[in-house]
Amino acid sequence: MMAHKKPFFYIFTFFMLSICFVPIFGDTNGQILIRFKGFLSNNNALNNWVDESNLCNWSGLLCTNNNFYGLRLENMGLGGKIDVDTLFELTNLVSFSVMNNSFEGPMPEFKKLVKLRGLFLSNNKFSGEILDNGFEGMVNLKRVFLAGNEFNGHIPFSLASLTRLLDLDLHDNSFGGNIPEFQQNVFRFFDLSNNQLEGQIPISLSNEPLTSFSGNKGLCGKPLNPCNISPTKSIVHPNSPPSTQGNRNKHKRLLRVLIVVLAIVLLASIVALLFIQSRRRRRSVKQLKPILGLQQNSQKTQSFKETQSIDLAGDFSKGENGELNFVREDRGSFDLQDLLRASAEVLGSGSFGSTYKAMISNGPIVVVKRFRHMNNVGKNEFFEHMEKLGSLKHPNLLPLVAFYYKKEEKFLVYDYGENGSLASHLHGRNGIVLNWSTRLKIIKGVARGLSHLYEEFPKQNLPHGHLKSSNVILNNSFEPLLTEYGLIPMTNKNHAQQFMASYKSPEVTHFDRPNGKTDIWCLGILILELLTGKFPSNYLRHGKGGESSDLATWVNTVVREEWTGEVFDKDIMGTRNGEGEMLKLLRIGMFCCEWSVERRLDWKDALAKIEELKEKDSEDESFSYVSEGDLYSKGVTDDDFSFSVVTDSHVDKIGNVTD
Ligand SMILES: Nc1ncnc2c1ncn2[C@@H]1O[C@H](COP(=O)(O)OP(=O)(O)OP(=O)(O)O)[C@@H](O)[C@H]1O
Repeated sequence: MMAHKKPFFYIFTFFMLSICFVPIFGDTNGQILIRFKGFLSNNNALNNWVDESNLCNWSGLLCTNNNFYGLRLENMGLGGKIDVDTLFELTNLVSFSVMNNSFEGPMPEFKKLVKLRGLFLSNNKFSGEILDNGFEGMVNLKRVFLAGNEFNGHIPFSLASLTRLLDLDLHDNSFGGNIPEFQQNVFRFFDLSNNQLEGQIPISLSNEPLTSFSGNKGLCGKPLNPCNISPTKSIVHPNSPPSTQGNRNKHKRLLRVLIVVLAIVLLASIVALLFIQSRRRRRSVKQLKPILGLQQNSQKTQSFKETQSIDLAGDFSKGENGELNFVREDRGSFDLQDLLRASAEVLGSGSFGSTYKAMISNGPIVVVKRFRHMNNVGKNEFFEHMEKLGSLKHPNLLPLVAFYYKKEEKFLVYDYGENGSLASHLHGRNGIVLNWSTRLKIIKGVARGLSHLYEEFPKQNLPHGHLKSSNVILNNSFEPLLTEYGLIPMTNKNHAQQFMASYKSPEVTHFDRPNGKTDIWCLGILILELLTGKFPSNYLRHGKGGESSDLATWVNTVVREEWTGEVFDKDIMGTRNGEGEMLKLLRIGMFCCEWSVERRLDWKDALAKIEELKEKDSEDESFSYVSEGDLYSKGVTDDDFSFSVVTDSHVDKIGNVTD
């Protein structure tokens, strides 16, 4: 009788012992981490990995509510071995980052860590091919950052097969071959630039920005140039199964169709070219009309040169065509004729019309901006308003120099800013990287300029009305100068509703109720744009409506998740000792983008908070990239400055959740 009860007794005893003495059978997180550290070289930055009772204070550990969930071992000079088997024992590990260190060799076998949601290996010296199954089974992965390494071979299929992938950064590697079809094709961040990829970009990725693919000599197809289909060059992925006879026939048929299409396109292009040329010959006389809308004098006019240079000369000054009115006393060095004779080039074309840079001989360089959609105001009102704008003097407002009035359209003459617009630096890849200190200087200047407008137009709801990065001009020392301010009262409402930045705020988009804090919404979007480097999609001119909440929503989503550090533009991400201040600015930006107008900062508070920012964190403020919890608790000492992100109810109301 006793004998057959024995096995039950042993199993029971074993079970009880296992419960009571867990540490005998499994190490604690602290012990596992210390073992993990033992594999790392140059690990002095982890010297405080000692007292286990204080685990969440260890360098590089990410915790929420005192529970460990991730490692952020960035910028620590680490090398050696990343022992994945040890990491595997950390059952709560969902985020792993060793960005900006000195790890080398092949990518470790992270696929064992199936719970990982974020894997960040950028800016090390990892090299070699990643096996096709390198990410197999990692069904939770949302963010993969492998940029700035020496990976080669093709992009692994298991990576392309991840269904939850949101951010993928592979730029600055040597990945080759074709881009595989990605399962997930709506990315929040996607960058394959500067690799050796070739062939056609899959159609599912054609909406990604052009810059995501630049620096890959062999790539073609939307958004890059169309592919030249050559019969000898396959655009099929090299790892696709070998073609069957049926496939080959299909390709032949496709090729034939393509050749016919190409021939038609070629023929159409030749006809179009001939047509354009014949029009150009006629247009050489008309060119001035689109610029200044005046009667042309065929003898004096010239056509666009290839460089888009243009001669402004014409009979502009004829009485019936109006005259140039100077609004600043300190600008008497040129007259209308000088301006008309100046050689000019097109800077761009905005929602109102084109903008030209005019180089007056023996005079200044000025910018002439054409304004249509201002024909609902009377002449006197327009003149008075221009006088007022011309009288504004502030180091962060681009001076209005003169204006030209015609009923149908107006031209405003501004000073020229040597460094173009903030937008061109943030999104144009012109080679100049704006570091944190420059960005801070810019946002401080923007806030000061905007505040001056609030002071000068105390009764107006929208003293700027069109604050966005292309209307922040940078002078030779990158001091920002606001332009296109104070134009709302002159602008036809319908046009303003469609195109002007302030009309993209939630209160105007949904309730048509601009208020004294609406320009602050635009300031908030500008701050988020400056910090994230992301282009707010409402800037695109795709017709009526369109909110500017996309960027604010995205930032909120990222903050709501654990990886606040990812929010920052990669060009300022490596900033040392400034992260705390960057985070403070992020908070200010989010606070300016409060949907609830009551909770949104007003201009005085926004200015005061921005003025307090410093380039470097103060010494007593230790900081590492933070979780949402940290965002609430760190970096800001003023308790009154309580912070709230866009709430779910706000988001639901608009139905605009991005994640
Ligand atoms: N004063 C200036 N100095 C130097 N560059 C300028 C100046 N004003 C405008 N630009 C450049 O000209 C480009 C075109 O300006 P424009 O105002 O026509 O377009 P926009 O700002 O994109 O649109 P919008 O008409 O909605 O303001 C800008 O992106 C900017 O780079």
